[in-house]
Amino acid sequence: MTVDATATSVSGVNIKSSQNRLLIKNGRIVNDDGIEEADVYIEDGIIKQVGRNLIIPGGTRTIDAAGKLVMPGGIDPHTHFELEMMGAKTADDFYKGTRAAVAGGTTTIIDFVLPEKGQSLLEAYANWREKADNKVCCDYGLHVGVTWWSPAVQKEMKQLVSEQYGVNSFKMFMAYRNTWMLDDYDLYCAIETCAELKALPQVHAENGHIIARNTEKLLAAGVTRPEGHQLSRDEEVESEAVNRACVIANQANSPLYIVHMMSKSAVRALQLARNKQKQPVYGETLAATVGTDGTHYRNSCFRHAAAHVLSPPLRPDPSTPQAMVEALADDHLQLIGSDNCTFHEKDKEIGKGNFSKIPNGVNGVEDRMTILWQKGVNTGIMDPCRFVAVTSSSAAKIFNLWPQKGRVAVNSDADIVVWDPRLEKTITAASHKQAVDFNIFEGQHVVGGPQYVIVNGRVCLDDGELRVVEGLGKFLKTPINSPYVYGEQNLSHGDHDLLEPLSRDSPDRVNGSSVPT
Ligand SMILES: C[C@@H](CNC(N)=O)C(=O)O
Ligand SMILES: [Zn+2]
Ligand SMILES: [Zn+2]
Ligand SMILES: [Zn+2]
Repeated sequence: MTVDATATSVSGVNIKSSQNRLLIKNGRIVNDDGIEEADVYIEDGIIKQVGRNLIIPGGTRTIDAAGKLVMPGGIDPHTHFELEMMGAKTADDFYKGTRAAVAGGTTTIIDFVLPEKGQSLLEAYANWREKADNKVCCDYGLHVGVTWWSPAVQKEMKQLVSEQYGVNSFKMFMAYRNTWMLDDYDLYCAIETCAELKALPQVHAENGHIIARNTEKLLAAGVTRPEGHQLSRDEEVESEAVNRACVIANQANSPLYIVHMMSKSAVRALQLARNKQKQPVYGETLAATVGTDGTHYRNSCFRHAAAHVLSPPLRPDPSTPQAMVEALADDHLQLIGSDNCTFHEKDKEIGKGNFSKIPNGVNGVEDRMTILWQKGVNTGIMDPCRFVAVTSSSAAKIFNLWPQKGRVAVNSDADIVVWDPRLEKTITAASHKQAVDFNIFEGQHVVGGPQYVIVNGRVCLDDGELRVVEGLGKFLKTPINSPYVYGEQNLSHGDHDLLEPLSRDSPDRVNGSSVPT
């Protein structure tokens, strides 16, 4: 078990006992539905009191959060640690990846079990649990990929949504034609099965057949460098699939979650669908999409260009990053993940001479929150409450972890970020906590970041000092039938009014805060 040098002790018990009472004073609590000036008292990993003039037992550590924001720990619904794909293994494992997540203010991640075609989903699930359980520094959940279809797959999906396994979402690929892609018939069956199980279907929305033919033509024409990746799958190849997935979900009377939406065209297709579908459709974008763009594919340095290769690709349209931030602010997109799927230079070089062989994926798990704060809040495009929604609360609601996760409130887990809006840094690979040897946000100066990060009541980022403990995180079972997806009931929440479920017709947000101060 690896422990940061400055941790107080190696034995879990000592660490927990020395950390189990904590008071966060003088801060401004920011939840997705409001801001309040109040103190937070934590004991044994749970928020026990929120308010002023709290009665606190002796021996309680106090963090002074004056001038800072006290937010729910970030939830990253899209990571790939220790994934093997395209002949390589990701650089960030479950220890380094979750350590970097905590360093950036994220205290829950949801990773993807991706079975090979023909492989048992249960077997793949067991492999992922084996990889993650003893390494994670924060709590984690799992989505499961449906990368092939048969009655046996359907049967295993039914097992995976049981309390024993705790899975409530499945990802289907409309691209990766030779490895994970399903045709429309099988995709329809898989989405139908998700709806029957009250689980959430997710799709990777690109047209894999168009990509395959474009790739053949580009390579035949001698286009082999990373820009070929972007040329093989431009925006309409994504938005066509967004539309098709929404139609299939509508035919199946199913909700839908579209992962890593990368373009304005895709957002337009999603908006059309959200306005007419019988069931909710959710759109996710990425730190990469708001923090950089597709102009890097033409960089003369192969390492630089290849580092930006992910699917769907970053777009060359320079207005995309801000448009995606505005879409998040206006609830035309619902949340932001990282899709952290990092490969060292030696692995990206598998694609030297043939762009279609470059392992797909970028970094983002560490910088997701600071990048969005910089691009969204510092610019005035979104207010802090919406920032909390898209980086934490909405994922908690959609994946049915709310209000255990995604909220600073009594009885919620003590996963909390003390956010310093004046904390400045320049992002570099040399200084980031991730294992990977490149950072697509290299050189970006950001203002605003985590000063303290508390994971289940333990101070894991302590005034900038990283003090995570490998294996301290636990597996989170995500129950089916989320009230915010299947809408069977509104969860009342203590002293708050009935919370509106995340709904596809939530009024477009007018820029600026509609939050009671
Ligand atoms: C497998 C994974 C790879 N990352 C990426 N988006 O290129 C994904 O498609 O989400
Ligand atoms: Zn994908
Ligand atoms: Zn370079
Ligand atoms: Zn992914």
